[in-house]
Amino acid sequence: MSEPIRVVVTGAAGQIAYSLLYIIAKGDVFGPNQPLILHLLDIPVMMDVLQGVVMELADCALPLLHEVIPTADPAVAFKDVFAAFLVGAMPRRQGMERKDLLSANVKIFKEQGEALDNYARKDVKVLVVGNPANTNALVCSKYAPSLPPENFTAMTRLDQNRARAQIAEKAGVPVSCVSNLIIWGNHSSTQVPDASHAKVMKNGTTMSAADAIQNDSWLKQEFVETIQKRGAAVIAARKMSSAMSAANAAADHMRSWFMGTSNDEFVCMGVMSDGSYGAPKNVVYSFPITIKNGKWSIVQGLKIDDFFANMMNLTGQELEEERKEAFSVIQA
Ligand SMILES: NC(=O)c1ccc[n+]([C@@H]2O[C@H](COP(=O)([O-])OP(=O)(O)OC[C@H]3O[C@@H](n4cnc5c(N)ncnc54)[C@H](O)[C@@H]3O)[C@@H](O)[C@H]2O)c1
Ligand SMILES: O=C(O)C[C@H](O)C(=O)O
Repeated sequence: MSEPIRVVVTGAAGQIAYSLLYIIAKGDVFGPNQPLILHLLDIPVMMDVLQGVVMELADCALPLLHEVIPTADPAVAFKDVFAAFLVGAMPRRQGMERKDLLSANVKIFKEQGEALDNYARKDVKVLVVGNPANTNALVCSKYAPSLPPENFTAMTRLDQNRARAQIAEKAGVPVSCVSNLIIWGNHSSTQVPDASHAKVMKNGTTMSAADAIQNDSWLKQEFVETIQKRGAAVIAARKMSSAMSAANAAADHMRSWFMGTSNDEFVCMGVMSDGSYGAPKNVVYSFPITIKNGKWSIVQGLKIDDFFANMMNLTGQELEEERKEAFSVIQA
């Protein structure tokens, strides 16, 4: 068995972390042969609650979990970490857009970027979950100048999983028969859920989602809106934002990054844009991604029709606006 790796989860006393910590600690992200030391960061007022989480992790008696370090000190939390799940941030309430959280949350990601820069391993893999996730990831990267920008990613895997589930239901197949859904752009209501390149295995044959579903207007309207508004629908029903599915998606994202993607599979992640597909540069934009040996690449050469190209421009513009607002909040 290999040496333990250090993994930090921020917002460790919160609702996403409550599901995520168990998934990580039992080996479902870094594999069944990888021991772990979990660093749990939350704010000072949450330390008593965090002790309860520490007790529960101990009571799970998980063989891979070698040590748990609860702390409110970023210097301790980020020391020598191999992977960072940045979950800790305020969630939105009903009626808010995720970008309404910018002023409350963006400074957290500035401070944590600085802490990662000072204390983490230089190859640390950072996943930002806290909203607005894309712009928080951008800020975090900018405040960690000694770390390569490709170490910073934002979570759109929840949107991709949602899209996959909706396509599977409409096509009447199990979710395992659906792959390669794309989420372009921002994890916001301007995101672009695109099933044009999805593959569906139906009646023993692999076909496009369009052939499997045979309803183009559903694919361009109801499907798109359902995914764009799914987070808000969960909040309206639960009176709290998604947690179990968010934790599952965070685990999926980091597992794909650590283990790689299979041959013709791609996954979606918010990554530093290089301008592919006409996206603005210097924003964290969600693209289809393949991963090999821990390095991600944007899938190139996919054909985009005008309908999706227009939407992709709009979500890119929103990210540029968020970037401007984020840095003015930090500098204020
Ligand atoms: N990207 C996505 O797909 C996605 C999905 C679901 C939720 N989210 C976002 O994830 C975030 C967390 O959601 P939640 O439901 O777990 O919220 P929560 O309120 O249950 O937990 C957040 C935790 O973060 C802690 N925290 C606040 N500031 C911190 C700091 N500076 N350092 C460390 N911890 C800090 C809080 O004390 C709290 O324990 C929210 O911003 C939410 O909108 C994103
Ligand atoms: O919608 C939210 O605010 C939470 C999260 O981003 C989600 O998509 O469920």
